[in-house]
Amino acid sequence: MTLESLRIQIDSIDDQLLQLLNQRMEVVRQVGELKKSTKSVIYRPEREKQILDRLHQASTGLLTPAAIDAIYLEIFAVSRNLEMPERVAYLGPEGSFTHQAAESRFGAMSDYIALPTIRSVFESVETGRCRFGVVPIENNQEGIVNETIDLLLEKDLLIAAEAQIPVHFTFATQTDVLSEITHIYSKDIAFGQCSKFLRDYFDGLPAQLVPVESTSKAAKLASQHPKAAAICSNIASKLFGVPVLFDNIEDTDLNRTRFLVLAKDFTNQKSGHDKTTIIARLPNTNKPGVLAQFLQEFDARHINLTKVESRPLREGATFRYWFLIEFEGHVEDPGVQEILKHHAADVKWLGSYVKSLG
Ligand SMILES: C=C(O[C@@H]1C=C(C(=O)O)C=C[C@H]1O)C(=O)O
Repeated sequence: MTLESLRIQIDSIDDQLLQLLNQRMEVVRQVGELKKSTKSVIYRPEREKQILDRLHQASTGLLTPAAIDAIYLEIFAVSRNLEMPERVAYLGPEGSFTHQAAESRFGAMSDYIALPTIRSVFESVETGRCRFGVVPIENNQEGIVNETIDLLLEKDLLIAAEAQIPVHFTFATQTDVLSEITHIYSKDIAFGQCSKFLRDYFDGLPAQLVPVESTSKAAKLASQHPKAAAICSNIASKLFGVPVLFDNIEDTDLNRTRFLVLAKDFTNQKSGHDKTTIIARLPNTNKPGVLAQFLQEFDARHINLTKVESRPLREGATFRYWFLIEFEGHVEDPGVQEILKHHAADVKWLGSYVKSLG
């Protein structure tokens, strides 16, 4: 076999793939028309999950499930844009971890806009300027993002999907002589999350740690100063063209951040691997046992709670709370229906969506 003859085979397979992809797009276009006539939603994460699961099972060749996901994510993104372009807002700047999370859901081909604050992402979806908004909700080392939780109570948005991504930091710089580096830029919490690396490589060296608003800003600064470095995401170092000297410099490789995809009106059909988020403003939470009794209702129906987060109600000079509660299951499950009916006045459903496995 010569290289040339192998490449002839590849070209012929690509022709077939292209033809099949165009055929797929023709069917997708028809789905789009059907959805328009019935005013149904374009993005159906539970259907995409079903397709991926089926393909993982069906695949007998060299492609791993992760490779299948990566390829199909872009096919889905192109398909959805063909049905109807839907703009996705995310907490910027470009190159942020939220950008990375948004791409992990919507692919590289979607129509994105980076917004400066979590509130502005909520508002862009609320006003209809964007169809979806991606914001961080929690990091497994740093805890919850209070601003996101509070806006879930304040605004009338729903959760369409979640994404979990591992947080890897890279050390990007134009020089490869560590003792020449004068400044290391990053976000303050990133310094904390890479403390072991900084100790091992920079103890006794002159580099100063300079906190800036975002890891993307850090990458930009490192691109402008030959003796500066940035601790940033991989996507940011690529975006600003700063060479990566070390990858995965975080203290723990278990560092993960969870993000929510917000939408104004959205319902997912049941996938069998769902999670539901609700807000509970229970009356008399200062009376003993009110929260415990409420949570007991989930236990009694064998519903597995995955999160109970309390936030101050900020009503006068009292210590009263509301709760963000997450559990396994879908809003259509009979047990969930019972609880929601029973507490119709105190509970707001925020969404049932496919559970992210990370
Ligand atoms: C084509 C559809 O719309 C979107 C695109 C999909 C696809 O490319 O297969 C799957 C689900 C939706 O997000 C559909 O709902 O079937």
